[in-house]
Amino acid sequence: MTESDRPQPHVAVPLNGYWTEWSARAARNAAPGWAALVGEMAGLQDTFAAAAPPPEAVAEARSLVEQTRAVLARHEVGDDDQWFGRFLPAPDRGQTFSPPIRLTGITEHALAGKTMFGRFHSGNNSAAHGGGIALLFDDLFGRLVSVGDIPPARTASLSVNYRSVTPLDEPLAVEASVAEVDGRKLYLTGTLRHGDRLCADATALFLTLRPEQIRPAEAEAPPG
Ligand SMILES: CCCCCCCC(=O)SCCNC(=O)CCNC(=O)[C@H](O)C(C)(C)COP(=O)(O)OP(=O)(O)OC[C@H]1O[C@@H](n2cnc3c(N)ncnc32)[C@H](O)[C@@H]1OP(=O)(O)O
Repeated sequence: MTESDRPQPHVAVPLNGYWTEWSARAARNAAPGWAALVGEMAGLQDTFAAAAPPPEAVAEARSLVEQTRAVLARHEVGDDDQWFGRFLPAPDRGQTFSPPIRLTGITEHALAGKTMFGRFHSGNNSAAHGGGIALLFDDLFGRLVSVGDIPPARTASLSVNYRSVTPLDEPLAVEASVAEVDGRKLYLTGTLRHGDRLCADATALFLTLRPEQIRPAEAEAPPG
């Protein structure tokens, strides 16, 4: 999957207060070019998974990756100050763990979007890995409970039904909705489709967190 194949920017995301703060903190502090670096890293994962290079190319690539790690390791920070994964308004959330999701519609209780698995998430036989699909659903549900007035919530359980093979490098449609709210319990459902074909569906229980379970974003690290 090339960079131009990746899902492009999506609808505005009306984040809840918790993610508004964490996303604003990351956006305030992130160096110019960070978003492009995330895209390069995601592209690297797919390119790496798809490559069968000769020895000299292996040696060259390894050396370049070692150099990149050394550059980034000089700037390691604690979890509060990391930027990775904190850009909730962006399709990739500023992370390379799960595939970008370009949201096409969103309300407080439902969202729809487009996504695509590249070679990095390959299981075998040109199909997406089942664990990658579970990851996609967890991320999708995580985004759903991050909008509107829903308090911060965590996955308590997640169940995935694999209905048919999920292809790689093909546009896929996702939908998720809140089926029921029972106190702190949010019962969620979601689907993953390739065209008219249902690839997988999932249900999840998310629990909104008690105040003592929430870590706010306001504690800024001292400058310098
Ligand atoms: C876009 C943003 C980024 C993407 C994020 C994606 C979301 C994630 O991946 S979150 C990370 C993965 N999840 C976790 O790490 C969660 C780990 N577990 C926990 O933190 C806790 O167990 C937690 C918060 C879920 C629940 O603990 P706690 O708040 O103490 O709840 P607890 O009092 O035990 O249970 C509350 C109710 O839920 C029920 N419950 C709890 N867990 C489950 C479960 N797995 N299945 C069914 N019911 C459950 C309890 O039975 C209880 O029911 P009732 O009130 O009727 O007696």
